[in-house]
Amino acid sequence: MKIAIIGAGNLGLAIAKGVLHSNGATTMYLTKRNTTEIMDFEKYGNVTVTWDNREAVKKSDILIFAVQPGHFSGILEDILDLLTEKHVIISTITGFSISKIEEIIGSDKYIIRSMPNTAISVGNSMTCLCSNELGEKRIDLSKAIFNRMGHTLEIPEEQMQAATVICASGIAFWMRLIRATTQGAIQLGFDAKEAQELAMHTCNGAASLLIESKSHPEEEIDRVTTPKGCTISGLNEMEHQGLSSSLIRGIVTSFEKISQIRKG
Ligand SMILES: NC(=O)C1=CN([C@@H]2O[C@H](COP(=O)(O)OP(=O)(O)OC[C@H]3O[C@@H](n4cnc5c(N)ncnc54)[C@H](O)[C@@H]3O)[C@@H](O)[C@H]2O)C=CC1
Ligand SMILES: O=C(O)[C@@H]1CCC=N1
Repeated sequence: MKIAIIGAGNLGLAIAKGVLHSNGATTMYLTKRNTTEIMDFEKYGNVTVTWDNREAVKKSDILIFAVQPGHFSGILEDILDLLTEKHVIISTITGFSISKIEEIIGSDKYIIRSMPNTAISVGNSMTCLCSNELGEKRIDLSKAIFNRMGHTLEIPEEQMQAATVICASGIAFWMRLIRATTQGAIQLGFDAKEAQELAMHTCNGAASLLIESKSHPEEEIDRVTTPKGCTISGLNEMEHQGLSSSLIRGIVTSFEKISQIRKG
């Protein structure tokens, strides 16, 4: 697999780490306008770091774009004449529709939209995928690439905006919940390091319970909330303070913000 990551910023580098972590590429190009900070990646023998997107495109088959939405059109226009039937174009760009990509490079290309998250760097991303009509022929290949770095779900393109909030922004939302739990644990007497250890492993355990037992969160909550006990007292107070409501409102606000980004 010859992979190019065009735009080696926060997400692009997370994908690069995931690819390295999973031995997922025979060669990998990482591009960025100023490459100084990421030259270290060349210590992995099969990685080339360059500012030259055209070179990366020529030498690769799988092109993963991870640039800011405002830069994407210009970059596609710049590499358009180099695209051949060997290329699979994978966009992670928020709010940038397949039809907009097709307007620039044509519908006769394999186009995939993917929405991973930064946990891809440790092989644990939730990645949603969809494709253009021709790209359906490469969706299994694309799923295989991302399955090596976590879990995938193919969805209709209309759901991509929602998937961006839940899966990609979701990392930040869960981090804040873990951080708040850590602050609570410190207040209760743990030192900061132990507090975070307790918070993150408990979070991991909660997610694992659902993933492995396939149960509903409320079923698991029922198993924890002893009648008249401390858990239900805390949980009810959190809900009086608007925990679920504030999460849902935050999610909807993020979703609406993407609509503004799409309008440019
Ligand atoms: N950060 C995240 O967790 C996620 C980001 N995304 C999407 O991924 C894209 C990138 O987001 P971030 O990584 O956060 O942004 P970023 O700003 O950290 O990375 C973008 C990178 O593109 C590089 N770049 C700019 N012009 C370029 C060019 N002409 N050629 C090559 N590289 C160029 C920049 O130097 C920068 O390193 C955005 O469209 C975002 O919506 C999607 C899911 C998650
Ligand atoms: O905040 C953003 O706009 C991007 C998309 C999802 C995660 N980061």
